[in-house]
Amino acid sequence: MKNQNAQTKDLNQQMAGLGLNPKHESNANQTQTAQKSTYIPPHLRGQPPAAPVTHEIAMERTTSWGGNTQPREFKPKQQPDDLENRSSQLRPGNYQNQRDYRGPGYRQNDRGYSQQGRDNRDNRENFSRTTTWGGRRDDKFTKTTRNAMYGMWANGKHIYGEKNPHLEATLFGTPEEIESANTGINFQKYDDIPVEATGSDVPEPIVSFTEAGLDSLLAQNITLSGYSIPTPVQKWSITIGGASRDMMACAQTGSGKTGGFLFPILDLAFKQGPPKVREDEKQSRSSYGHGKAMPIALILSPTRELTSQIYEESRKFCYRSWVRPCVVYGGADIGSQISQVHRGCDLLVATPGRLVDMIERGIISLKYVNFLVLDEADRMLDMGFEPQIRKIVEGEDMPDSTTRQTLMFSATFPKDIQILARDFLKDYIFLSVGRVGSTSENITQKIEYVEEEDKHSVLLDILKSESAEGLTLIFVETKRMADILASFLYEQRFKSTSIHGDRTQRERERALESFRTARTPIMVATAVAARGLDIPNVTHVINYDLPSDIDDYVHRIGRTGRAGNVGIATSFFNRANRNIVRGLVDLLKEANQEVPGWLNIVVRETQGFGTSRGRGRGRGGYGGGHGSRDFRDSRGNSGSSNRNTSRSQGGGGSFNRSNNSHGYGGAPPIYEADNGSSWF
Ligand SMILES: Nc1ncnc2c1ncn2[C@@H]1O[C@H](COP(=O)(O)OP(=O)(O)OP(=O)(O)O)[C@@H](O)[C@H]1O
Repeated sequence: MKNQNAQTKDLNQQMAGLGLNPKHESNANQTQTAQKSTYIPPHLRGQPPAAPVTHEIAMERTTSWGGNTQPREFKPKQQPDDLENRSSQLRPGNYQNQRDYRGPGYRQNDRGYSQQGRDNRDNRENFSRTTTWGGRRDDKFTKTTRNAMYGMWANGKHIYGEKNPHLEATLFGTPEEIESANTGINFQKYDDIPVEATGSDVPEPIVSFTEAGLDSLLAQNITLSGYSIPTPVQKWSITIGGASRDMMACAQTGSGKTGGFLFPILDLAFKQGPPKVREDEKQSRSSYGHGKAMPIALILSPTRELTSQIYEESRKFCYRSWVRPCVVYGGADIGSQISQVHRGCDLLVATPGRLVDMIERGIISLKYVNFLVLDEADRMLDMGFEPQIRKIVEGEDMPDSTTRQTLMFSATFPKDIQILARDFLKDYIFLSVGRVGSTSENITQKIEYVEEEDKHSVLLDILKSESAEGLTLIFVETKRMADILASFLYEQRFKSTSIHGDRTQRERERALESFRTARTPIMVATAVAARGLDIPNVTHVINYDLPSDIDDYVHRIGRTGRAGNVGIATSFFNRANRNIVRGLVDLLKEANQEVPGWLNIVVRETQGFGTSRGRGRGRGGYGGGHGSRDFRDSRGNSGSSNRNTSRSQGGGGSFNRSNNSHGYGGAPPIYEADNGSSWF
């Protein structure tokens, strides 16, 4: 997020080259050609281009996933000597197939590292001027060897890649951009957040990054990202994860959970290197081709956009290391994803569907997965994803839970999901930062009573009163409604876009990008944008339609007020939403928000209707307050020892809350309900 502007600029330049911006679109001919041939999926943007088809790469392509795209005559004639020399323990990053062919000019530098990559550089540059991968070329990158940029693990040591200022600026942004992105973040506020870790032998949290004893390259990359203080979830997860313990971590939206799982995994990976058995297997098979990719870490997340975002974050922290991050998700060209996987895949970020596809095609093996992360774990284990997760985790070749380390993260962990999650964990620590499923006090929550037929006009009132600064994200329940509302706003001359599951992946990416860059400062979205997306400067979330599950509400409003910043969430409430009213009022109270008087009346009148958390998820043992959130405690499980840390209930927050400041909505009209008793 910190290098948002740099990324945006970079992306805009690429987009301009692709004919995706309006200026370019004015030239119809160019646009047509460019759009047809040069689409670059987001996870490949800002990356160095794939190595041009040198002899070595041609070799890879004739022996991999059955998609033989290169004529055999490109295959280099191998010297018998070369095959023998493959047993070399030198491992330049993951670019192993270049190394395997040692043609004329091969020599080693004083670290025992092949110089051939450097020798081939000139050839590559020449080649890249005539050839592209998907039509893209970046001269700055072609001037840097890929091998030099990436680190490697050699002779039991982590050898860092060379610094690359251009890549650094792309990944992290300029120092000014990083500083401005951090302005306004008040991490001291986090000290008041109640934290609780339950389970056996819970390690102490760290206090600072420096004290954590992190691998020095990881520490450097964290500094480059502009992170100076760990967030509470990071303070705990670094030691819990670092002690190789399984963890179920529940922390408020926007509180740094991505770093919470990346830091301990990368710290261990950077210090320990790749598993020797995997390296031996890679070497032994390299004589007949590179076969399946064998990541050591797998991060699963529910949406394409979130998956892409986690991958971008992992690129920062893996910079110059031996760990090659990689991403696969649906809707994007599978061919280029397969090529990326074959270029190196140590840490894989994936959506479940595309991963299953890749496994079935024989592209990826999970047999060396030491670290498994389920981000948005409650979503991943609910009815929609559970079968795929079980297939990936239990039905393939992944090590079982006693052998691997499993980390689960979310802002919400309903009891039924916690129970299900036990199947994937061993002796885990339950970490809760803030109240389970609670919302951040940085978000001012307003609930307005608005009948269906009034929603359009109330929305217009709000948008007209909005300041020019900041982005507004509007949630609706259906894809159709997203289109209708976006068209309506467009007709009303509001620059808006929409994102939902019926749009193509390319349309989704374009919508997200034009929202991020404020070309369209309003975006209408379905639940597809509800979880995990980290878009800076979203100052207002509007629930045009409230969700039927209170946990979804928590994630949606969490798109604002992130990383210590403040934001506003306005929700339109009417009788269609009465099933979540109790959960909603609980949440408002927990986050020290004002509860409109009329909402309390609705709660009383809906006693016995639905459940407090909505959609059949009772709070069960949670209702008793902070101490009963790990479901094992609510069962009275004596096997776990509790550690309560800061238990402050937090102050009132510094943000000035005023209800109904827009002058719309307000208390519901009193009218007879169906049962004749009152308005609900
Ligand atoms: N230690 C830190 N210092 C400064 N900024 C941080 C730190 N950790 C994370 N951030 C920033 O905070 C923002 C939110 O982080 P992240 O997306 O990981 O939150 P999250 O808890 O996963 O949110 P969600 O529940 O919505 O998925 C990001 O922009 C990230 O760069």
